[in-house]
Amino acid sequence: MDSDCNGNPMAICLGINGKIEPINEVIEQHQVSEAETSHKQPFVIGVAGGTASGKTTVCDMIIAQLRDQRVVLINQDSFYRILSDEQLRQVHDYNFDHPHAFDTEQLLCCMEKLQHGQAVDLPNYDFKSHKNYTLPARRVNPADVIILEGILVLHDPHVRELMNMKIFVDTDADLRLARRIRRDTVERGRDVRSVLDQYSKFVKPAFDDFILPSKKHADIIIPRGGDNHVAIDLILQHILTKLGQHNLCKIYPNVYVIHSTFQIRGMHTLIRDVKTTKHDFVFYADRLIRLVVEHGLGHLPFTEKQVTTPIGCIYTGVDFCKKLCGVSIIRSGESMENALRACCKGIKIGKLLIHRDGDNGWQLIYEKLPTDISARHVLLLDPVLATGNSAIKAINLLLHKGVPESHIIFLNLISAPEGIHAVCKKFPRLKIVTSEIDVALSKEFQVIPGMGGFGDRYFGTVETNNHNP
Ligand SMILES: Nc1nc2c(ncn2[C@@H]2O[C@H](COP(=O)(O)OP(=O)(O)OP(=O)(O)O)[C@@H](O)[C@H]2O)c(=O)[nH]1
Ligand SMILES: O=P(O)(O)OC[C@H]1O[C@H](OP(=O)(O)OP(=O)(O)O)[C@H](O)[C@@H]1O
Repeated sequence: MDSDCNGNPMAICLGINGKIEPINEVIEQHQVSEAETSHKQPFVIGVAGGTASGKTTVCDMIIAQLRDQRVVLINQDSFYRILSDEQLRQVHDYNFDHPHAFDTEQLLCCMEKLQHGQAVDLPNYDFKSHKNYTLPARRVNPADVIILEGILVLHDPHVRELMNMKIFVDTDADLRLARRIRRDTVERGRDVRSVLDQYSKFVKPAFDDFILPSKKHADIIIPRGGDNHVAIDLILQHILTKLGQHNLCKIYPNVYVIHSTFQIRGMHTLIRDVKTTKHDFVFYADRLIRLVVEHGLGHLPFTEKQVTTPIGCIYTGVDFCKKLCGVSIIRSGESMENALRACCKGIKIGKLLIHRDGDNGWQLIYEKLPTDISARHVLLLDPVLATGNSAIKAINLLLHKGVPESHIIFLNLISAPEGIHAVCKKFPRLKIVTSEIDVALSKEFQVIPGMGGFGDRYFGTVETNNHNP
């Protein structure tokens, strides 16, 4: 029987994958997203490259500069398979560079545990004895950043799927061989001849067959490894941005949460407070909507434009995207129309009425859209994304009308993780701009903590303010 990463027997160990699920299985999405969002997901970086390319140096530099974050380094070497006595006797004929030399299932299992907030004990591989059980195991605790380093970490698709950032360290082959000879003779107790034999028999062929082809999966290729300070600085900036983001923005790069400030938190505090009067609710909801609309407009394409200033100087700027329109989902979405009109003078705004039809899903009751909508970028307006069912219905209609998915920007005030999963899995190319992502959906599909029935509070259709939708 297989064993898990702590040596305990186990039946099966699978990696996480981004399988697309049917959109109407609301309850199942619910479970998936709760698991994915209740625990803070670590940012996983894969660092691959040929032998002695400088992977360790790159990792050390990243770790040194992420000192305020909890970072762990996992070496693929820890997952070398245990050699049988026969293999040990014939160790010069053993191919340590082939993907089969690694126990990838065990690696996946350890990664999955770390991603779920559990500590793991990793074998410490001894390059001199070719064994991974002579040295004491290394306890690795869950962290904000996991760096997975090794010659073949970009080879296996299941391992790649775990990664938020894939790096390939690309160093000249001559330099790598020179380093390898020095390292293996000095640190790993080998003679030059055996190093060269191993290199020509296994290391180079495996590089050509498995490592180099995995380079195409990298997001970033670093020439010259650790000497490339500019590349490492850029990588660090990206990691720090991602660490500051909501988990779902790491999973779905097309989800944007407007930058939170105390002003924005203050406005949210007011619109979420059951005691807030209708007048104040409208005032602060309008302020937030305006911010979301401005942010959303920032995702439209632009063209460069030069103008002459009153003192005769040239200013090089940009021209706004011309072909756009709004589409509001009646009725709450209509609350966002004024903000859009205030930002885009004379913009056309279409409308959709979508209604829950018993347990059978959502039904389109009414639509009025610009006739040339397929040629426009569409700002879809609805302040609340709960299950995502009404948004999906609306987006499907827009696609049916010929609007390209990448031309749709869905603007809302609050999103439930369940709605984000549902919309993003089905439409990975549209953008969602929101001001806050809430914790979850209740069994009754209310956003938690939410702000109650937005439409009722905004349009004043309930007597009291302690109503839930
Ligand atoms: N001879 C021998 N080679 C081994 C053994 N175990 C691993 N290797 C070699 O170790 C190499 C993997 O280590 P590298 O990627 O070179 O090491 P690294 O320190 O992470 O490399 P950089 O940080 O990029 O310099 C593979 O090319 C294997 O050929 C062993 O037991 N015997
Ligand atoms: O993501 P979903 O689960 O589809 O839920 C979101 C929908 O619910 C709210 O509308 P509501 O039904 O309260 O109607 P209203 O806008 O008329 O108040 C909201 O404005 C969305 O349209």
